[in-house]
Amino acid sequence: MRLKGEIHNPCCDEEEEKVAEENGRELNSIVGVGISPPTKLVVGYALTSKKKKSFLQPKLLCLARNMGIFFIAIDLNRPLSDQGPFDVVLHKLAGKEWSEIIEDYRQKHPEVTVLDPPNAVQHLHNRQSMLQGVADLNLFDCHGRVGVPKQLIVTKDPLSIPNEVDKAGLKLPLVAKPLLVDGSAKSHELFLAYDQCSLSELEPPLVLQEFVNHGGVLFKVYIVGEAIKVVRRFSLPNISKRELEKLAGVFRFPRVSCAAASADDADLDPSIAELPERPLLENLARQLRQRLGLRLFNVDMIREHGTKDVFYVIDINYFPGYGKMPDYEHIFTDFLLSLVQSKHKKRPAT
Ligand SMILES: Nc1ncnc2c1ncn2[C@@H]1O[C@H](COP(=O)(O)OP(=O)(O)OP(=O)(O)O)[C@@H](O)[C@H]1O
Ligand SMILES: O=P(O)(O)O[C@H]1[C@H](OP(=O)(O)O)[C@@H](OP(=O)(O)O)[C@@H](O)[C@@H](O)[C@@H]1OP(=O)(O)O
Ligand SMILES: [Mg+2]
Ligand SMILES: [Mg+2]
Repeated sequence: MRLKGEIHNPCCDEEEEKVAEENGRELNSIVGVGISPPTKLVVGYALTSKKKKSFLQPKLLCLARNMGIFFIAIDLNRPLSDQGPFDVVLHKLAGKEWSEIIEDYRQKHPEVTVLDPPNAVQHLHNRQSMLQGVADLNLFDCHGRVGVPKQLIVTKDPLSIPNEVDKAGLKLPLVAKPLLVDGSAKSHELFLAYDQCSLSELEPPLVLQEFVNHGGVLFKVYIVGEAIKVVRRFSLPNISKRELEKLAGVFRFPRVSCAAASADDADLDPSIAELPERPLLENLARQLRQRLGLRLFNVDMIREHGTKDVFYVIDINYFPGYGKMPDYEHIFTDFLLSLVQSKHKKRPAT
């Protein structure tokens, strides 16, 4: 699936922006000289500069280009419909204005695959709707149980939190997470609360979630269309009863599991490190894909310490840090190509 003769192997150590721009120029010149369109795939992207840097790495751009996939930056200062034509639009930008633009484009251009539909993405911007329904998934396949930690949503009056927590029967310690996830650093500012009184120091709107001991290892399950990749990351250590009795207050904690350092090669207790069984992950991914209407996301899963197969989903992220996923460039290019193939299959034969 190569662009006939016109594209030579790019220099892979080029700055990714330059490669992307060059891709654009080269594509225009091919179209310009009227060569019959080979199998090519044009992917318009609207990403933050942070995401561009982590995702559009030269190794992805090189591989993609060799396969006839071109990444073209969407110009946010020009109407989207005047740009392209695109086969696929890849986006992750914050704000209502962008959501409206992309939804309008999606409706006017049903021939373009928009990854992913903004209303589906929106669902993950609230930590309550994000996990809604996860506990109801049909995972009765005896490879494990998947639930959500017991949680409470607090939208106002911090002084009432201790009482609300008591009424809801939530057990300490609790993880306090901002209810809304908008990509800002603030929405990733998490706290551990060790005693009930201190809970009134927190700032709603919040989700208060029971802390589940999981041996300090978390499973990040990356989903790219039909593909699934699971990695281990370091996470918060267990909190013992004794520790809980000794400690009081609310403490902010760092984004430990987001660090690029993988726990895959660490010397870990096998009962903690053992990955969830493949059929369980496949079942979970398939059902979440359908339920959420998303193709690009990851799921943070923990195993309850001392159990073999009791898992909790604690977080779901749209278009996560794929740059940290091993082999992401092959997985992603295969996924993009599969989109064209399935489109061709759907077209009636002429
Ligand atoms: N209920 C819980 N029990 C135990 N640890 C938890 C729980 N919830 C969160 N954590 C720990 O806190 C980390 C951050 O929580 P979470 O993933 O919900 O936040 P986030 O800001 O959405 O993170 P991300 O950077 O993955 O988007 C987790 O990776 C895990 O280490
Ligand atoms: O920064 P990274 O590339 O690592 O990606 C992180 C991503 O940030 P970005 O989309 O701004 O890049 C985060 O998105 P927002 O919630 O902040 O929107 C969230 O999805 C994290 O879970 C990702 O880390 P991962 O969990 O995959 O390790
Ligand atoms: Mg997370
Ligand atoms: Mg998250």
